[in-house]
Amino acid sequence: MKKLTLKAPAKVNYRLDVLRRRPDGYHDLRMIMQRIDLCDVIEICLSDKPGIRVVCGRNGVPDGPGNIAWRAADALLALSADKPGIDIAITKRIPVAAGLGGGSSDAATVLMGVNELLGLDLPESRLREIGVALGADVPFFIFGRTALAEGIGEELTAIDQVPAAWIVVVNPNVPVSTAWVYQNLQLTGEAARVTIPRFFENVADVCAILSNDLESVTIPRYPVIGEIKRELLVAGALGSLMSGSGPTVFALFDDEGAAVRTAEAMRARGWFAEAVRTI
Ligand SMILES: C[C@@](CO)(OP(=O)(O)O)[C@H](O)COP(=O)(O)OP(=O)(O)OC[C@H]1O[C@@H](n2ccc(N)nc2=O)[C@H](O)[C@@H]1O
Ligand SMILES: Nc1ncnc2c1ncn2[C@@H]1O[C@H](COP(=O)(O)OP(=O)(O)O)[C@@H](O)[C@H]1O
Repeated sequence: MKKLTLKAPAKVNYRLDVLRRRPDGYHDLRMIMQRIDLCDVIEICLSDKPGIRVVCGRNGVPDGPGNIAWRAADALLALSADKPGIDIAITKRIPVAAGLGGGSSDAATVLMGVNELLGLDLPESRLREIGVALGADVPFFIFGRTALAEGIGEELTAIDQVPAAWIVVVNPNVPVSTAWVYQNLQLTGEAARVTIPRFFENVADVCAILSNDLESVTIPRYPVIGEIKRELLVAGALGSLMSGSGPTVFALFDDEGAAVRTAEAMRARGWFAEAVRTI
């Protein structure tokens, strides 16, 4: 039967401004989102045995219908005249509940892969609509370019001029729930008053806009995040910031050697750390 093996990359938020709370409980945002080469691997197979099966085998990530990848496959199967079985195996490399968008990326990858395997031929715009019902960050991973993301994250504009960089991600492995972070955010209204550039010539230009409103909730609860940010700057990073709702911190380097050495030093402290390229 037909089979695909796909990579599902993580993201970091170079910028995350929370503009306002919406009546539906979500928040209007303005984000700059960048994919990085830290990827889960997703195998999707069609099968004669009806039903959807998702196997991940990673602590903290459900197998079966609780997995966002299962829900993505189910949403597309509902639109298909043929109803083959779908087997999905996920090898997790992206830390979980980390602010790196791993679940959203898995779901986006399954939407794109199942669309192809079932020959549905749904356009990107339709996949993004289906994606946002699964999670606010899913459309970004279908979009597949560095983006300005507005609305709840689903209104996407490509950012074409952005430098390649080395990114060190460090995850202190403390549990952070995205919903909890948004619930505890005190809105200042400040974000709506500033404008941010959309062209970035070099890594220094990116570092000049690094800012994340959600740090004000997550860092006081987990001071280790602030400690990691400081350590990365001492190690020679050009900038460092918490990604998404946290707790992962990322730092930008324009030099491979410095990035790789810094990731090694961070692992020696007992944290998950990788040096990767932007995509
Ligand atoms: C913070 C960000 C930044 O990229 O990423 P992560 O830290 O999750 O990676 C996103 O806004 C997270 O997106 P995602 O994780 O897809 O969100 P969802 O599953 O749709 O929502 C989880 C919960 O976050 C809150 N939420 C999410 C997005 C948004 N614009 N406003 C919100 O208030 C809602 O309470 C929702 O119940
Ligand atoms: N395929 C998946 N990968 C990761 N987490 C998943 C997946 N499916 C469901 N989840 C659940 O979603 C929650 C958020 O996970 P994740 O997407 O890694 O967080 P974040 O958006 O902070 O990067 C976790 O608590 C996890 O149990």
